[in-house]
Amino acid sequence: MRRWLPILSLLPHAGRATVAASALLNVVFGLLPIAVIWWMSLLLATVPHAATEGIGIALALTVGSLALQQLLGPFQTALAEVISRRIDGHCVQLLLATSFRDAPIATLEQPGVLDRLADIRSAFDRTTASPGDAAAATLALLARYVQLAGAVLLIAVVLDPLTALVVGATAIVIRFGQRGSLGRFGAMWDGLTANRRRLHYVRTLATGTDAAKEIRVLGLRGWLGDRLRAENDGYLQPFWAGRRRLLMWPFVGFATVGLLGAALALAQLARGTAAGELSLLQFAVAVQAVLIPIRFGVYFPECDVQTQFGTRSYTALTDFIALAGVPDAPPPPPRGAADRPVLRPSTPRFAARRDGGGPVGAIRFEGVAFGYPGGHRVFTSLDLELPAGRSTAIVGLNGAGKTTLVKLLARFYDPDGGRITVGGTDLAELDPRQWQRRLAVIFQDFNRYELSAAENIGLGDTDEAALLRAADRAGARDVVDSLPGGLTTNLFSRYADGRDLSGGQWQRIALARALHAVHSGASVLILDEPTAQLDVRAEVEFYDQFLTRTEGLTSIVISHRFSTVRRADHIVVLEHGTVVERGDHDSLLAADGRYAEMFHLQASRFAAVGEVAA
Ligand SMILES: Nc1ncnc2c1ncn2[C@@H]1O[C@H](COP(=O)(O)OP(=O)(O)OP(=O)(O)O)[C@@H](O)[C@H]1O
Repeated sequence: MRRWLPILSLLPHAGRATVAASALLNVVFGLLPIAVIWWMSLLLATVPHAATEGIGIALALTVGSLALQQLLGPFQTALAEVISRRIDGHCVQLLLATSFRDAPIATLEQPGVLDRLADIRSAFDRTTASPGDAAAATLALLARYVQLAGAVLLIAVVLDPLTALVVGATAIVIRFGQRGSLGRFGAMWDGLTANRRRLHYVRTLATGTDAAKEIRVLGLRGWLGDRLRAENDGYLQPFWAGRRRLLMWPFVGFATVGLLGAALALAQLARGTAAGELSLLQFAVAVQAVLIPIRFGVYFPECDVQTQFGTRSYTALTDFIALAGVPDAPPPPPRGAADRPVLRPSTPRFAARRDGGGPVGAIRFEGVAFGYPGGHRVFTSLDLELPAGRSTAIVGLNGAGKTTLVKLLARFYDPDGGRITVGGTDLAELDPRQWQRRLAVIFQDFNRYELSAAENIGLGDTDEAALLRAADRAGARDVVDSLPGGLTTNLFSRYADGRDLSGGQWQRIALARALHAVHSGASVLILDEPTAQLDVRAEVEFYDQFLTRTEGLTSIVISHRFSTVRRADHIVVLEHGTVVERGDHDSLLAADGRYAEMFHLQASRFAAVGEVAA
């Protein structure tokens, strides 16, 4: 019941008239088999008396009831589909509302939350039952219960009330017993979510295109095949064992109870017939009616899986909403999926910045402490100043905490201790969304949207001149110009007329996105490894222009390339979460510390390569 009530509360989202029509149809569907039993029995009862007139009517009503059943079947299915689709649409909106309300990144990284999310996604991908399926199937259950009530009533009328009671009670006991088994099976299935998620991942790896190149070149087929078998066994063996334990043996037990109930009713029927207490009509009705409650204990293909797993999908959704810390708010209005021209006049992602921009003051990390949930401490007491209107480069070995620093600055996470201030204001006091709108960030693992070049740069902004200007500044203009449809070209060749870009070309597009954000009003530009995939000439060109074009802007560049770093106004060396050196390139070289050591190491490698080439 704990799972059913929320599902029932979803029904109004399918439209009251539709739900009422479906409920009515299901009641009719429950009554029709009872009518067939009655007319069919009447038909049989009239045969010995050769009452032709009676036969005609009974025959017509039997055939009519059967025909009505056939006729209404598609309507019942269609209404169930409409209900399911509407309710799922509502649930998708709830999911989107949760995601769009900025569930904390730390929450979205928790395995439990990811498991719940995987379950909801598989419901919406139709690999398991969805909340909408559960709601529609609940209405379909009406037909079954109406049919049971009708059959019990018939038995009570033609046989005797006690037998009807026994048969009805047997049916309910079996039914609830079976549902209980199915519930325990569902709980076991829930417990296998993590196994399922891993299996799904390995299966996608083996059959998808993302890892196809590495699998071929590195000869990973054998390893991947073994891994897939292991994951399959890890999921399917407990699944099958659970199914046998929770479904098969209880079914045998309940079937025995059902047979006993049926045997009792049939014995009563035989006794009544032998004693001459029953007419042919009564006999025919009773024989058929007894079968309905007996069959009631059996699995219902149109309801059981749908209700069992659909209710669980909805619980996964509500759990996700609760875990993501977002209230169950009214969803945003649905939007048509069809209206997606390549340069659509939608809300530009950066539009709000045009008014809301302006410089920010110096950014200060004051005794900042931070560790990822379940991980080690990245910062214990970080003190750092990023001067306003200047460029700061951050260097350090892998894992020093450079990206984490940016994540804290972008308020994806909050520090466990200390504070970050912007122009003297504690970042914690600012609305994260408002603050994030002041930032233009390109992460190391920036997104490659399977969309047009324009959308990859402007994310909804259709101002073509501004997009081309951003492409120009990022050195991406030649990339855009080489595309067959210019800005409107889809940047994935897996779409018709799409084109694939090289890693460096993608990086330039991502840079154009950041510079477009700056043009649209962002005040802090953060580039995490912005030139890692650029060739040497593109890197030189980018930096030649970068400093003049971002003059007066607070910019932060994280890079392992010293050719990139050396041009910054201010360089910070981070080691094990602390600033070990700071200054400009020349002063840091003169200090002959960590920076100088790393710089010379890289320079000597280039020199060595140069000697080899020479
Ligand atoms: N989401 C996360 N959950 C747990 N630990 C993390 C997470 N992201 C990073 N870490 C850990 O935090 C530490 C700092 O990582 P960070 O990505 O900030 O380093 P970095 O200096 O940017 O390294 P790189 O130069 O390799 O990009 C590392 O030890 C890393 O393993």
